[in-house]
Amino acid sequence: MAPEVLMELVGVWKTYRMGEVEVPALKPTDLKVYRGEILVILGPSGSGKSTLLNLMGGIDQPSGGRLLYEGQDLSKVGDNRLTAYRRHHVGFIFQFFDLISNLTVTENVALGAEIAGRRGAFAPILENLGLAGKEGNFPSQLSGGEQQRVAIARALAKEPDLMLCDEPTGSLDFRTGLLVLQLLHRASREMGKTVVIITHNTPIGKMGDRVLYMRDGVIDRIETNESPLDPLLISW
Ligand SMILES: Nc1ncnc2c1ncn2[C@@H]1O[C@H](COP(=O)(O)OP(=O)(O)OP(=O)(O)O)[C@@H](O)[C@H]1O
Repeated sequence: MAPEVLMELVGVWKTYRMGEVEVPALKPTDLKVYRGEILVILGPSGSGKSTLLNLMGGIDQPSGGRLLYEGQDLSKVGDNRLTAYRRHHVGFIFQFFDLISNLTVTENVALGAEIAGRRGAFAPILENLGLAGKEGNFPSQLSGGEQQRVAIARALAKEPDLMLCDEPTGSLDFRTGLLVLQLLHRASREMGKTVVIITHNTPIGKMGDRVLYMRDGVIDRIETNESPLDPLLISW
């Protein structure tokens, strides 16, 4: 069966203006992202990885080109529709997380789910992330790694179709990073979620169905993994 296209970029480009200077962060780019796949994005610092991810997530608007999500052109919709897209379809996992300081762990995660209109139980998610027993803590009563895991739980509790992860293991120790990758792996394999991961850790590419290499604002190449690995079999 042919893979289903979830998102398609057609000639999408992004230039940032810094005073007089224009920075071509992403040159015209074509890309198809398939439903349920794990797509790992690698490339040197400044090559346009985050720009690409932010455009996919509707955090930023392209300077030109068409960005189709389930066939709908996001580059043409207004702010309200873009906010609705982010709210209902996208889960973001960033290295820097913004938990709400006067809400507990459970409340922060519940907020993520409620905003997206989800009512699923998230106790298993917290347990999976090693946060059982911390449900009533406020962010200031957690370590950095624990706060990162709460942010991940919040993204997972939304049950988004598309999970966009920028250095999801960046600030975590190896064991916790592995837990996160296992959850993302399961989200793809068991729940059919589409997972896009930016990383500087090349070995993480082995868990991807495809690995996309960025260079100077262009996609240098895309490699398909015939046998993507379970994160348990990867070390970095
Ligand atoms: N908001 C912005 N304003 C101006 N320039 C920007 C902005 N965001 C990114 N850039 C520039 O666009 C280029 C691509 O940046 P981007 O963050 O996409 O790279 P990256 O591959 O994700 O890098 P890193 O691995 O360091 O996170 C860089 O030259 C960067 O300086």
